Amino acid sequence: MSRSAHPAGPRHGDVLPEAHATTPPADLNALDARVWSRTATRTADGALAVGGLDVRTLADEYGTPAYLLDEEDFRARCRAWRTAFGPGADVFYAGKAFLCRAVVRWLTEEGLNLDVCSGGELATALSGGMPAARIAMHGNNKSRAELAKAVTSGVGRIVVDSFQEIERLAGIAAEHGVRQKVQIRATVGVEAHTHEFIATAHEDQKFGFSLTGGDAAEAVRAVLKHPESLELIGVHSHIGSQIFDMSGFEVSARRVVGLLADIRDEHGVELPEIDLGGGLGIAYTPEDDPREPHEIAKALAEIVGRECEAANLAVPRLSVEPGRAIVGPTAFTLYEVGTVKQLDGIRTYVSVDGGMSDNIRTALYDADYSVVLAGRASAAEPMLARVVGKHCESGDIVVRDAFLPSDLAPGDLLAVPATGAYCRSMASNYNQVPRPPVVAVKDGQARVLVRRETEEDLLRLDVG
Ligand SMILES: Cc1ncc(COP(=O)(O)O)c(C=O)c1O
Ligand SMILES: N[C@@H](CCCC[NH3+])C(=O)O
Repeated sequence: MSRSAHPAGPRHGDVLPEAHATTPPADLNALDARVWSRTATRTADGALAVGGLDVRTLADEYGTPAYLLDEEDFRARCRAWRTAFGPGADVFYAGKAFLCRAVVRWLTEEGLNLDVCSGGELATALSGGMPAARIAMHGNNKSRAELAKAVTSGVGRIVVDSFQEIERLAGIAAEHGVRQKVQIRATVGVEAHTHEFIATAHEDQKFGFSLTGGDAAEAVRAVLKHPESLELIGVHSHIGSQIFDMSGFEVSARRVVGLLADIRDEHGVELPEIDLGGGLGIAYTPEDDPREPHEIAKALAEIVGRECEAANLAVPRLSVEPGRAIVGPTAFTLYEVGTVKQLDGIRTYVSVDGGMSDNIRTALYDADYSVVLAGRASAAEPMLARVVGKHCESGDIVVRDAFLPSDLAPGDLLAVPATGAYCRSMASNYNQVPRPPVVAVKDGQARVLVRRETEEDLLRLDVG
C-alpha cells in the first residue's frame, strides 16, 4: 500500500527478485521522526527507549512480542486534531484502529468523540466511560441486538447503511420510545488512491447508499417517513483509508454538500451535520509524506464553506473520524529474533517471535513497514533482509525488505514502528499463538493496557 516501485539495492551479491527497499539508510541506528512516536529515542549505549524506558527492560518485564504505546504521543495527536478542527467541529476517533478502556478514557479526557462499529466496540466504549451521546455507531450489517443496545444506551448517532436497516432501526427505536438521531452513509463515487480492500466510496462495494444511483436520496425519504422514531441529522461519507491525496476528500465534501442542497430542495429541511469520515494516511516508512491535521482541517473547512455558499446553505457542523492518523504512529511492536537464515544468492530471512497474527497488514494489503535493531546499536555493514514471523505460512511477512545490521543474531530485539493502528485490533490466534499485550509507556512508567493472552485463555474457549 502506498508503496512506490523501489529499485533493488545491492547486498552481498544477493539476487533480489522483488526487492522494494532502496539504498541503505546513512545510519541504520537512526530513528526517523516520520515513523517513530515522539518520545522514542536511543539511550547512551544505543538501545531504543520510549516514554523514558529502555526496551531491554520492557522486554524483560513484559516479554516479546509486545506493542508499546506512547501515551504522550497519543494524547498529543488527539489534541492536535481537536485544536485543528476547533469547537465548531467534532473529532470521532475510529475505535476499529485500536480500542481498549484506557484509550477510551484518554479520548474522553482529550475531548474526542468515538466511532464504533460493533457491539464489542460499543461495550468497550461504554465500559471505558465514554458518554453515550459522544458515540457514533457504524456498520453495514448491524444486528438487531447491536442496534437495540445502541438505541437504549443513548448513542449520539447511528449511521444507517441499508434500506432494511432503516426499517429495522425505526422499529427498534419505536419499541423503546426513542427518537434516534441518524446520519445516512452516502457512497460518493470517489476512487480513493489506496489499496482496493480499504477504498470505500467507489460504486461497486458493500457500504452506503449510492449518490449517483439515487439510493441516497431514497434513503433520505425512507428515514423521513419515520419522524417519531428517527431524526435525520446529516450525511456521512468515508472514502477509504491510508489516503494521502486530499482531492478525494474535496470531491467527497462537494458531493455531500450537493446532497444537502438536494434534500433542502426536495424536503425543505437543511440538515445540520456532515461527517467526512476518516482515512488520512500515516508514514509507515520515511518515504510516506502524510498531511497534518491542521492542513486537513483547513482544506475541508474551505471546501465545505465554499460549496455551502454556492448552494446557499448554512454551513453544517462538520465531523471527521480519524483512526490510523491518531493511534498508528504512537506504537511499535517489539520482537525478539529467533533465527537468521541466509539463503545464498536469494535473500536473508530474519524470523521473529510474532508475525501475521500480530500484524496481518503486510500479508493482507502488501503494506510496507520499516524496522530497526532495538536492543543495541550496531556499526556493522547493512544487510538487506526479510523479517518474517513464526507462522506456518510463507506469506507470513512482517517487513518485506529491510536493511538491518549484518551482525544481527538470535536474541536481538527488533522494533517495527507505526503498528498502533489495525495491528492489535486485527490480531488473530492463528496457529494457536496468544496475542501480544499492549503496554502504555509514559514518563518512565509502563502500564499494561491489554495483557498478553495465555494458552489458558485459548483453552478456556475450547469447551468440547
Ligand atoms: C466509517 C469509517 N470511519 C472511519 C474510519 C477510520 O479510518 P482511518 O483509520 O483510516 O482513519 C473507517 C475505516 O476505514 C471507517 O470505515
Ligand atoms: N484495516 C485497514 C483499514 C480499514 C479500516 C476500516 N474501514 C488497514 O489496516 O489499513
